Amino acid sequence: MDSNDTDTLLALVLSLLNDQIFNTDRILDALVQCDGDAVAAANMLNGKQVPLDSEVRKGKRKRIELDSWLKTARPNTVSNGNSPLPPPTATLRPISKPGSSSIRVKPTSKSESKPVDLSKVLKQPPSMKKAPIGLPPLLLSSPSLVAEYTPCTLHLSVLPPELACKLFYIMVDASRKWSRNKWWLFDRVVESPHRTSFYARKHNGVDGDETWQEAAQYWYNGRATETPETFPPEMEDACKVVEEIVNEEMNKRRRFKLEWKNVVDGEKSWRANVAASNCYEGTKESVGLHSDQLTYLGPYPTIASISLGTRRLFSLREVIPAAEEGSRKARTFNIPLPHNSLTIMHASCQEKFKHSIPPQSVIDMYRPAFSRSSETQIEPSNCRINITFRFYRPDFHPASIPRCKCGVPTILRPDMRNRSEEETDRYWWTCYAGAQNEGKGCNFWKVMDIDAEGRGKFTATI
Ligand SMILES: O=C(O)CCC(=O)C(=O)O
Ligand SMILES: [Fe+2]
Repeated sequence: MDSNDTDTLLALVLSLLNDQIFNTDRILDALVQCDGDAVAAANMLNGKQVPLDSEVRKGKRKRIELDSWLKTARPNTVSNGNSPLPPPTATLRPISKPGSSSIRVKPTSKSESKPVDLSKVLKQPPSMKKAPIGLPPLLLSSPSLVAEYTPCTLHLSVLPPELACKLFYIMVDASRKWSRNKWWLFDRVVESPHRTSFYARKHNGVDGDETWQEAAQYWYNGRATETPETFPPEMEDACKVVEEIVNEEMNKRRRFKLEWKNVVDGEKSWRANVAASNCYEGTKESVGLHSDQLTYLGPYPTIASISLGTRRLFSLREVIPAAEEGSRKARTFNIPLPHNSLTIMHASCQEKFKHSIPPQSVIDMYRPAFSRSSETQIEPSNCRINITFRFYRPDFHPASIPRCKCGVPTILRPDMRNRSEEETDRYWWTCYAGAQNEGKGCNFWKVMDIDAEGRGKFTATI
């Protein structure tokens, strides 16, 4: 989970805006384009660095510097689509000094002797792209729609019904002791609008208590914690079912270069070794738009998320690469997650999409199919429990995580906006000390070099 809670970020951007009024979608767009950086998003909206699409929408198309265009214009120039200048619309060549509005250029064709007015030629250059049209949110109400539009799959009624119900009760009871994540954002402490907890799966023969302790600490945004609890037996049972489904799905999918390779008897084999659990009570509890930190997961993780209790919407929104911003807009996909469903965020989801559980104006009460015991009545609940099963990679072991100048483990993030075709090219390690240290961190920033750091190419079995 990410500390950049969207509601907080929205409030922060609003506080930094000049007098203009923007709707929430526009601010979210700016935040997504600035990868969650509130100051950069506010600057962008305040006009310090306005992207082409919003300029066009506001009718403030960037003025073309005639002078510079004329200097660079060459006969038969072909546009690559990235140039801020329009390509010549005909084989034009300037014959007089630019600078006045009545510049004339002479066509190269000898048959046409009458000069044409350059401003007319420039009026609608064909390469000047129209603003991409924003599409309304799409409700993906079936597993096939989810698979078609997103890098996720949805699986319904996955656990034996009694196990799903029992696990719901156990986690709701446990959640009374869970905490709300707290962290520093600039100069203030913010708190996530839901409760969360971190579990380690014991006896996997790989890691000791201290390892899990550090990993758990960073689930809580760097706050020191006790060694996390181990999976309760019902969570262990659920995990086994989830692993089977995940492996079946993974065997149908392509692999990514930087993905962790775990092959058992020639088959891809995914295992969970930790789980994070969240409880959302009522309509308002939520988690803002984020992508999961990759610090211990490494690139291209597969994350399997069980939903229990009240149905909530899971929202996904792509981060459009900078190079494609002029041609397409991000769309929000909303997936209703009923009780006892499994959502798998497959490899590339954290690199391409952000996800959230938005607040809702209404929710249905969940009516458990079984009572807690023979003496108790069935009681409807307004809680949703989520358990995300994750695999913390041995080649991203806590001891191997770079420390920043504050001496604190850094966090790993993908360069979402500059990814190319299928694979994200770059990940970076950044200081995260500020989340707990009154907002004060260092400016440590380092591109991950997977080979130099001795990671990857890892084939292991657990
Ligand atoms: O509750 C959910 O389904 C999502 C939780 C989540 O995004 C997270 O824990 O990182
Ligand atoms: Fe998440």
